[in-house]
Amino acid sequence: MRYLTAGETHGPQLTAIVEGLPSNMPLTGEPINEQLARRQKGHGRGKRMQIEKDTAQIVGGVRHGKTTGAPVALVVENRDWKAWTTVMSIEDVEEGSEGKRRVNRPRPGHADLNGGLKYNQKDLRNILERSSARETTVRVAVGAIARQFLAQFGIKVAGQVIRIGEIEVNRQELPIDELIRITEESPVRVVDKEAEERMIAAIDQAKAEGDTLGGIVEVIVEGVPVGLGSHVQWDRKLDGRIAQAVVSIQAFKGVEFGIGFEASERRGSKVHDEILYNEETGFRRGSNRAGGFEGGMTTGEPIVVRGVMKPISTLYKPLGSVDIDTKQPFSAQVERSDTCAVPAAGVIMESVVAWEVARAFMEKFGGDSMEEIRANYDNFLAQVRQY
Ligand SMILES: Cc1cc2nc3c(=O)[nH]c(=O)nc-3n(C[C@H](O)[C@H](O)[C@H](O)COP(=O)(O)O)c2cc1C
Ligand SMILES: C=C(O[C@@H]1CC(C(=O)O)=C[C@@H](OP(=O)(O)O)[C@H]1O)C(=O)O
Repeated sequence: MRYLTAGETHGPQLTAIVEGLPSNMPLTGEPINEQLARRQKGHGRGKRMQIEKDTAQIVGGVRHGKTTGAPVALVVENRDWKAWTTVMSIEDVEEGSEGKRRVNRPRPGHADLNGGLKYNQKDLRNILERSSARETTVRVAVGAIARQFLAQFGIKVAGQVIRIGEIEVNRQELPIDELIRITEESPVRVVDKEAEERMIAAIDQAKAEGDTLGGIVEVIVEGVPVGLGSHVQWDRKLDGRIAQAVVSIQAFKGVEFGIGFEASERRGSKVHDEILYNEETGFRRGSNRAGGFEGGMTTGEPIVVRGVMKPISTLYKPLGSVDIDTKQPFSAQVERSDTCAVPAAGVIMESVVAWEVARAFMEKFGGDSMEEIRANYDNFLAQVRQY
């Protein structure tokens, strides 16, 4: 399975084409729109999220609520496009022209300067239009399809914010449905109410000071069978693929599985998960410090993966930068922006992880219809039980 996205943040729409989905999979717009709505929430976002009301239109690959096996095409419109029609339609702009028409002042931390140099663009809008995290609307829509696929096999994906700026949550072990319910009610997607209050205050304070905040998000996938991914080739290791998908999210700079970086401080005896067996459950682990992976393959324990998001780079009190026309330093060009998008990024991370797990699932049990996949899956589970 694969997908591509296209579209600009201030253009008419974002588009995704998803190739390789099996036929006879139930697929409707409603669960996709639920995920899109989740992505729009979260304390700390800017004015843009009040303008948009993201909904996906399925424009190919589905009939009567089920996939046909043809590519699924999705479209999400940008409501804000109306306000940008003129700006986006300007083709030739003179070097040195100021204002909204042209962006000539690159923001440290964004893609502006690298992209301008690489693609030889003197209007940095031609870079920021595509580097913008607006693109993640359709990635979340694609992830929602992956979730619908995984749900057919009892696999659930959830996420929570672990840190915003200096504030970390007090961790609690919760059943996945409980985790989903509580985090949905929280404006910063945490379970810990005390941390929630302090996070909201920290975001408000950063905003008042013209600054921004990043954080850490954790995603959990429950119900995965043993043996997704493979040890035999570097690009088949599923933990590696998930890491790539997570770091591909705008502003994500790090990833860890299970106890992650903490493993460097511990002895092996306090890192590895003991192997247990009983007739009823088969092979199990005594703990899940590995976060669900050994040798690039799932162990059958939940996948636990965390991603680090840096603070938003557009600052109302900007850092030093250089005008690409005059080559002179400048001190201010303020674009509308978010202060903190970690809660929204959590939904994006859930989506890209769901996609990678669904893709690996299809590689292992793949067939052209859901019936064929189900038979392959059941067959493998029987084989594992008899092992
Ligand atoms: C949900 C979300 C919202 C974002 N909002 C903004 C924003 O309002 N302003 C901004 O400068 N960057 C924002 N970013 C981050 C930039 O898109 C990102 O830093 C930029 O594309 C450069 O890529 P890099 O940080 O991965 O190197 C956002 C990222 C995410 C995931
Ligand atoms: C539009 C979204 O996020 C945008 C991501 C973004 C960036 O630079 O990444 C910059 C902002 O865009 P604008 O300049 O239009 O306000 C965010 O609002 C979205 O998440 O749907």
